Amino acid sequence: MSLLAFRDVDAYYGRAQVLHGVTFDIRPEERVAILGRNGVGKTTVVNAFLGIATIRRGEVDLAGRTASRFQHFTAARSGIAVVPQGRRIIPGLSIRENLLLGAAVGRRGGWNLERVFDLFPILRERADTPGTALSGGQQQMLAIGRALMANPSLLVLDEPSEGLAPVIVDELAEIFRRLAAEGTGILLIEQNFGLVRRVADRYYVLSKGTVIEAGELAGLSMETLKRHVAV
Ligand SMILES: Nc1ncnc2c1ncn2[C@@H]1O[C@H](COP(=O)(O)OP(=O)(O)OP(=O)(O)O)[C@@H](O)[C@H]1O
Repeated sequence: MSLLAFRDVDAYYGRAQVLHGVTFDIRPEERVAILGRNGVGKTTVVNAFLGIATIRRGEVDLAGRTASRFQHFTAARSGIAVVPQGRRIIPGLSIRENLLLGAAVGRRGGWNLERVFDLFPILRERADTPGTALSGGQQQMLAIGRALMANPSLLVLDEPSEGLAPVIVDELAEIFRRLAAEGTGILLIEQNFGLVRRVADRYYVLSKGTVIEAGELAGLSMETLKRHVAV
């Protein structure tokens, strides 16, 4: 069974086609990266299973079930939690409230406020302050904590390193490795190879809305890296 699988998916915004026959799959406890430069369609992969982009051809499996219509909560109910690009911390809500929002759309399981606070102690210290008052790195931790509150089998991270200092990216890499070691599948969408290298085992390269290469990370060539990823 796949946690998430695309088979030959074409996805559109209105009449504009962005994904062209995209196929990939992620099995339980895998750590997979989707690599590619700006504008190649990485976020559209996420938008396709969140129901934001429209799928006109192909199929998507969520937790082993083929779905054709997506609502924003379909993925969360299937055990897939997304940490969106730009974090999307809800303004006007405290850190605690942002976290509870994650639980509202998810499944029951081992993650709760206390466990997220143990993972990110800064969130406990500042639980009642607005989420948007945090630094960029702390907001990323809040976005990850919020996703974990949904008790996912697969955590989808859309450019989590964007705009963060290298020392914070190092911290995130450790966190992702820890979560993966505890059995959470990871889909890391990135152009920062430093993070990918430390987290993923397998990769897909996306270019102009198409998967042009896939394989084990250990076999990724320098040429592919230079052309499609920032090193
Ligand atoms: N909501 C939308 N409506 C219309 N077009 C969109 C929308 N979102 C993205 N696009 C277009 O789809 C294409 C792919 O964008 P996407 O965000 O998937 O790329 P990306 O690889 O994630 O890039 P980035 O790293 O810059 O986020 C771009 O040409 C973009 O302008």
